Amino acid sequence: MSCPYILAVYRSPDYEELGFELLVDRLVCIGYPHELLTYKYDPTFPTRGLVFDSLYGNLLKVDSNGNVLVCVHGFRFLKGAEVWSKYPNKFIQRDDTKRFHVLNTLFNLAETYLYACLVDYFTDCSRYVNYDTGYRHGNLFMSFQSILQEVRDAMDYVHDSGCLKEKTLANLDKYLLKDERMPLLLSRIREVGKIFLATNSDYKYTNAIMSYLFDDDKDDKYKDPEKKTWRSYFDLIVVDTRKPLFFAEGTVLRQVNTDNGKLRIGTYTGPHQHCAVYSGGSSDIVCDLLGVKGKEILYVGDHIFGDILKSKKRQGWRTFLVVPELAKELSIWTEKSDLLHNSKRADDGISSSL
Ligand SMILES: Nc1nc2c(ncn2[C@H]2C[C@H](O)[C@@H](COP(=O)(O)O)O2)c(=O)[nH]1
Ligand SMILES: [Mg+2]
Repeated sequence: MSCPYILAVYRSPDYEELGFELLVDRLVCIGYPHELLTYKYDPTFPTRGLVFDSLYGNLLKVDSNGNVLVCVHGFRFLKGAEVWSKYPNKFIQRDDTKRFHVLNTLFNLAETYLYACLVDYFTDCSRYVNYDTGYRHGNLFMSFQSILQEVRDAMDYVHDSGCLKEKTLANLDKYLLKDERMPLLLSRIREVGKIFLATNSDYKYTNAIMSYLFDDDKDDKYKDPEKKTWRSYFDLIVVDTRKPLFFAEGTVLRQVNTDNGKLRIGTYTGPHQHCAVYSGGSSDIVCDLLGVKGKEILYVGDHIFGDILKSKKRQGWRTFLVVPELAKELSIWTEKSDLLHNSKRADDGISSSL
C-alpha cells in the first residue's frame, strides 16, 4: 500500500493551492519574474494525466493511443487546424518521454497549472518575443524544455527541502482528510492477510501524518478498543522507498530508530520485526520479509507508472489503482447524461450528413 492519497487523503484544493504558491515562490527565488506571484491557483483548470509538450509548451489531453483530444497553450485552447499543424494526424508518440512529460499524480496538479500560468505570462508579456519553441528576451532564449526542467527542479525542491511538509504538518486539519474508520478497516484486512506500507516519504513525515490519522478521538465509535500505535496496524513498514527504483534493484535496506527517526547504520539482515520501520530496500526484500510473492500480493497505489505498472511488470503483483476523481466524473456522467446523449446524437447526425 502506498501512502499519500491512499491512506492520507489531502484536502483539495487547499493542498494544491499551497503546493502552487510554494512552487511560484521557488521560481521567483531562482530569478523568474515577480509578476508570477499574482497568479492564484484555479482548481477547475488542471486535471490529472495531462501531458506537457516541452517542444511547443502546450498542455495536451491525450487518449491511451496517443490521439490528442484537447490542446491548450497557456489558457488559450487551440482549434482543430492549429492542433493538426503542431501534431500531424492529431497524434503524439506518448513514449517520447524526453519531449512529453506526463503529469501522473495528484501532487502534479499544482505543477500542471503552473505550466499554463508560465506560458500565459511569457506569451503576453511585451518584454519577451514569442517563438514556436520558447521565448527570447534580448540575447537570452528560454525554451519550453528549460521551463519544464526548472519547474521539475522546483517541484523536487518543494518536496525535498521540507517546506511543503512543514506547512502541511503545521495545519493538518486544513490539509488532510481524516477518516475515523481507517483503523477498523486495517484491522479487518489484517484478520485475513498481511498489510505493508511502502512510501517514498521519510519516516518523520510518515510518522506525523499517520499519527494524526490514527489518533484517538474521544467520541470515535470506530476506534479499536485497544489503544495502539499506527505502526501496529501494519505487518511491514518501509519508508524512503524511492519508487520506481524500489521495484527494480532498490537501495540498501536500513532500519529506522523510531525513537529519534534516525537511520541505524549498516544493512539490515535480520528477520522481520513487527512494528519496526525500515528505510529503502526493494520489492524483492518485501516479499522475502513477509514470505509472500507474485499474485499473492495486492498492491494499492495512486501512481499509474511508479506504483501500478512497475509492481505488475517487475513483480507480477496484483494491483489496485486509486482514482478518487472518478467519483466526480461518474456523477457528472449520471447528472448530465441527457446532455451527453444529445451531444452524441448531434455528432452522429453531422457525421452521417457528410
Ligand atoms: N522530490 C519529489 N517528491 C515528490 C514528488 N511528488 C511527490 N513527492 C513526494 C511527496 C510524498 O512525500 C511522497 C509520496 O510518496 P508515496 O510513495 O507515498 O506515494 O513523494 C516529486 O515530483 N518530487
Ligand atoms: Mg503514491
